[in-house]
Amino acid sequence: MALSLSLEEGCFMDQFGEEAPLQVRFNYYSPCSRPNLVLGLKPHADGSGYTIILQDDGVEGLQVLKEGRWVTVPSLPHALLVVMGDQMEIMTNGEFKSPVHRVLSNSERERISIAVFYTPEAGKEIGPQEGLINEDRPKAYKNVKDYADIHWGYYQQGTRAIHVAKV
Ligand SMILES: O=C(O)CCC(=O)C(=O)O
Ligand SMILES: [Fe+2]
Repeated sequence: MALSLSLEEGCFMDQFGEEAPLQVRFNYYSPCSRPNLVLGLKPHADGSGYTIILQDDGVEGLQVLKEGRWVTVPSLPHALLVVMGDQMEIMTNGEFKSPVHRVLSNSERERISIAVFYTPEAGKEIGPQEGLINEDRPKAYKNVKDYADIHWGYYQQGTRAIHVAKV
């Protein structure tokens, strides 16, 4: 990711820190008789650095909000999906976006997914990489620490936390 932005390899890893935790969530979505009324997972953006998702083979449901429209993410066998979280949006000064996503429910089939959240070390300050700040793209995000905790507070209320980090 760093190389794709012409940055020094490992610069994001340095921001995550050597003790950066990986947390796993197993999601189970039972079949739902009224899928048009009930979501599997409400719209949210992840508060992680980034998230790696293994989707159920053959049962779609994950959707990403793109230009105001919900787009279904195909479930490909053996594929891992990498979703940017708010903290990569901050570290890349907005070059990478943390997408709002949700999960639909399914009237016939259960669905399982495994999400691995990679988050900067507790207490470690992160911020936009120097190499991504210039006159054309001034610093758009403040340096923050323990952003994931701030994120959860807003998540409970069904809103995003990213505005807290915006300059
Ligand atoms: O079930 C999925 O495919 C996505 C899960 C998700 O977005 C999450 O756990 O934050
Ligand atoms: Fe998510």
